[in-house]
Amino acid sequence: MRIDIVTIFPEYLAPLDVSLIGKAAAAGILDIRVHELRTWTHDRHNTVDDSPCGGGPGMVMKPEPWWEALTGLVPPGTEAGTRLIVPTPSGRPFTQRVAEDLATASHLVFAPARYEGIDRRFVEAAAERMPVEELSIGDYVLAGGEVAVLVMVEAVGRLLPGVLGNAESAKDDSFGHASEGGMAGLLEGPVYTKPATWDGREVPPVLLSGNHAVIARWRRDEALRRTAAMRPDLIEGLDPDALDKKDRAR
Ligand SMILES: CC(C)N1CCN(Cc2ccc(Cn3ccc4ccc(-c5n[nH]c(N)c5C#N)cc43)cc2)CC1
Repeated sequence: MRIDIVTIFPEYLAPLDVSLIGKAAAAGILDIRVHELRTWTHDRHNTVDDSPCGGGPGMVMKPEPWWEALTGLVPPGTEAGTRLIVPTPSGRPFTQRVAEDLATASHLVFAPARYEGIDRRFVEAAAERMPVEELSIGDYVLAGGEVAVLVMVEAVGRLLPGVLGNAESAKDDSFGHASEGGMAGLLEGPVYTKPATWDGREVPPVLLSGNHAVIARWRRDEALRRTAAMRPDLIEGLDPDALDKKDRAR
């Protein structure tokens, strides 16, 4: 998957060079390219913003540099397989299901804005050339879209074949599709490691029993318990078929 990110703060995307996503890029699974928006300005001050039409606080990002950037990165006639992602507080919620959908694309272009956002005409013009997703990562206000791009690239990238090792498969992700017997659709329960006793607190003996069936049942019970406590909305949304007979008996 090729990922292009256009921003006035390229350094904000440095975390994509490390860890999981950095390794995927080094392995060639991801081709991540970060671009400075001002590359596509032509005035002495490399202007990317102007005052809002109709008045109001702040500044609005001009459509021209964004349009030139998009056209330069996705020349007319080469849009097949490309989707434009615009992070915005007024966007559709970015969820695991959206991440799974975006993971099917061959090319994602991210347009993280600053100020009050981008002139609406950019999104309208882009939507005539390729699918445009206006997405929000949550109900809180950020100062720009770069943090959202970091979130989305990690959530999408980890779903691509070869990015997660077999041991860390995404198949049982929380928020993923609930599947019979799997943990998908539920929150993770508690996790433990050595020592068996720490601070006078013991690891639940079942986890030291070696009985994998009993351990799996215990983990599912704990996941259900935590989900019911922290996110009852997810329980309501579970596909009834994803709950096995013992779950229903709880
Ligand atoms: C009346 C007047 C004082 N109000 C002023 C605040 N306006 C809303 C407003 C608020 C902040 C920003 C800053 N910003 C610029 C680009 C950008 C991209 C994403 C996000 C963003 N925030 N939260 C998320 N979950 C996001 C995502 N994804 C924020 C961004 C832009 C716009 C509403 C009008």
